[in-house]
Amino acid sequence: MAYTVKELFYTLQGEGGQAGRAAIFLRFAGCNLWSGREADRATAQCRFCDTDFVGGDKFADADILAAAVAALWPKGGGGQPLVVVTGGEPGLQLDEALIHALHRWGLEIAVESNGTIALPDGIDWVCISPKAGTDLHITAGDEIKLVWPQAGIDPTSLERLPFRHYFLQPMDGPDRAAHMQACISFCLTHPRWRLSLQTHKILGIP
Ligand SMILES: C[S@@+](CC[C@H](N)C(=O)[O-])C[C@H]1O[C@@H](n2cnc3c(N)ncnc32)[C@H](O)[C@@H]1O
Ligand SMILES: Nc1nc2[nH]cc(C(=O)O)c2c(=O)[nH]1
Ligand code: SF4
Ligand SMILES: [Mg+2]
Repeated sequence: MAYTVKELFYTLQGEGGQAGRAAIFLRFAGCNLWSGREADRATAQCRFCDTDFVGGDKFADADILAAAVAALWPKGGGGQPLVVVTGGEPGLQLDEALIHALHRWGLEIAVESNGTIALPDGIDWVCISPKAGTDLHITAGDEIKLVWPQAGIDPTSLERLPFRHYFLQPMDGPDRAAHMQACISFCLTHPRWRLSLQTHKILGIP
């Protein structure tokens, strides 16, 4: 199948349990919770998105896309090559053919998803970031990364789900400073939760 990709880039994973690790980012176009148009933001199911996922380029099949991803890993640098598949919502396009093609290049595969759409088998690191008012279909994985505060979600209600790590990530936007303080207070009073900062924004890297 063909894939629509907003961007491919090599940087450090900025968020969550793998923050600081070099990774290739594969950002798919499109999301099921927002059109990506500012005119629709106020009525979207997810209204705080910090990402442009509209448009992009077509890749005709999984082998062509996987080769383009793998080409971004530095030659001879060592380490385990990692691709972070994100978007937009990667669950709309990521399929087993692409998982297999990326694995054939020796890539470890991490995914950032809103958890509302089934994901294919074979992903090495599943990060789910629940959105208020949506149905969570993926209820297990490696990390929950809840953007917070989010009206309508109580983090403790997610603790029953079998994830290896529980992160709160301050919601970026005009109230970022207050959101940061709320997350700090929450983590101090609920030590199962850890703070995830968007370190790439602090560092000024993609
Ligand atoms: C752009 S989303 C793409 C992946 C997927 N659609 C999702 O929502 O998980 C990547 C990550 O950024 C987080 N994110 C989006 N907007 C944010 C904001 N304003 N502040 C903090 N994190 C945000 C999402 O919750 C998700 O964990
Ligand atoms: N450096 C960096 N780390 C990230 N982790 C998750 C991101 C995303 O947009 O999904 C992201 C991103 O956009 N940049
Ligand atoms: S679900 Fe993810 S990509 Fe879609 S609008 Fe929300 S944060 Fe953005
Ligand atoms: Mg981002």
